[in-house]
Amino acid sequence: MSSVTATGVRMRFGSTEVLKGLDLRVEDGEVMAVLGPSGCGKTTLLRIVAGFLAPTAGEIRLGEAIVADGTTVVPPWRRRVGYVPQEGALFPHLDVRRNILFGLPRRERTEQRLEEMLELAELPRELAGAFPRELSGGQQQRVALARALAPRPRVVLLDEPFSSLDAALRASAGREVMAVLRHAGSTGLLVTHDQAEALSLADRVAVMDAGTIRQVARPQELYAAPSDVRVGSLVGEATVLRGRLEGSVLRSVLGTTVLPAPPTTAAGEVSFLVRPEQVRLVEDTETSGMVRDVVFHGPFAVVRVVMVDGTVVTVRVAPTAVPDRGTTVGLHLDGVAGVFA
Ligand SMILES: Nc1ncnc2c1ncn2[C@@H]1O[C@H](COP(=O)(O)OP(=O)(O)OP(=O)(O)O)[C@@H](O)[C@H]1O
Repeated sequence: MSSVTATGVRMRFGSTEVLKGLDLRVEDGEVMAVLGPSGCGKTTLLRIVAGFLAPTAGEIRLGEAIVADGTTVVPPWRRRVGYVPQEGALFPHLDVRRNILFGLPRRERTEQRLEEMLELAELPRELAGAFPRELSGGQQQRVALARALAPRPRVVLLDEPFSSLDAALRASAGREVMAVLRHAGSTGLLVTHDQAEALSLADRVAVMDAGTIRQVARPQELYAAPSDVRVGSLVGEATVLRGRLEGSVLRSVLGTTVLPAPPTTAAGEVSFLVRPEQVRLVEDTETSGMVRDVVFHGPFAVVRVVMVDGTVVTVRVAPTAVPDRGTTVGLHLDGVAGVFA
């Protein structure tokens, strides 16, 4: 296994610079998710790490070995990197056995290796002769992962591997695939634009936007304390508000809130970020607004409230306490996810 280090990586397609001096380090044995909006350059980064593209500038290391810089480009087959692509991952005309053993030298295409991989991916032995069209979406993804892991890669790259699965299957396939990666002790780099997937599956999440990495942190830390407003909005739902901060007292359209400690990052006129679960609907308060819409999710509902100044605040409420549209509700702020200058 091996770490992955990208340093100052730039990639230009014609006149467009897609990666703009990107730095990222994935530790040995760690699963890192790269989370970012569509078109921010995630797939380009994976293809550079895999060796399908040579960066315009910068350096890629796998462990200590430089595999790409201004002069060196080690070809993909010499990098020992497994790749699980977005869609059409399996060869449709090959059965599971031949899909899994595909990347191995002929002498290593043994029944023993096949069985090891089926066991690792928790696939029943009977599926060895099945064709991809006969498998569920989740099973197909596990076969794709088994195929990527069979040649004992140093690093496994996963490009939105669950995006073609339906929502219920996506969550379970994600958990299963991560369990296989961890069991194999593989270093994993998972690219996704789905924040729930990134937060729930990875050891750490790198938030990417417009060709650079904006923050790398553990999921809880990233959600609770994003480094700026943009990161906070890319990771989970958030309302951005303006307020006035004096010491630890924050005044805004949501009233006066005393923060647990005075933020060191900002004072005076500030922007701050509020998660839907940090706002409570209360009966008696001077900070009221009108319910604009309600989306019921089963275990909770999301209510959007328009304040007097036109600000729209998103609030998460219990399924038993859902207000009607058009009613006036009071809001109480319990905490913030970040205060910024
Ligand atoms: N081979 C190429 N030639 C020209 N432009 C390219 C090429 N590959 C990617 N691009 C452009 O680079 C940008 C980033 O693409 P990339 O696929 O890396 O983004 P992404 O973050 O993976 O997006 P998505 O989540 O939609 O897959 C896009 O604007 C894309 O059109």
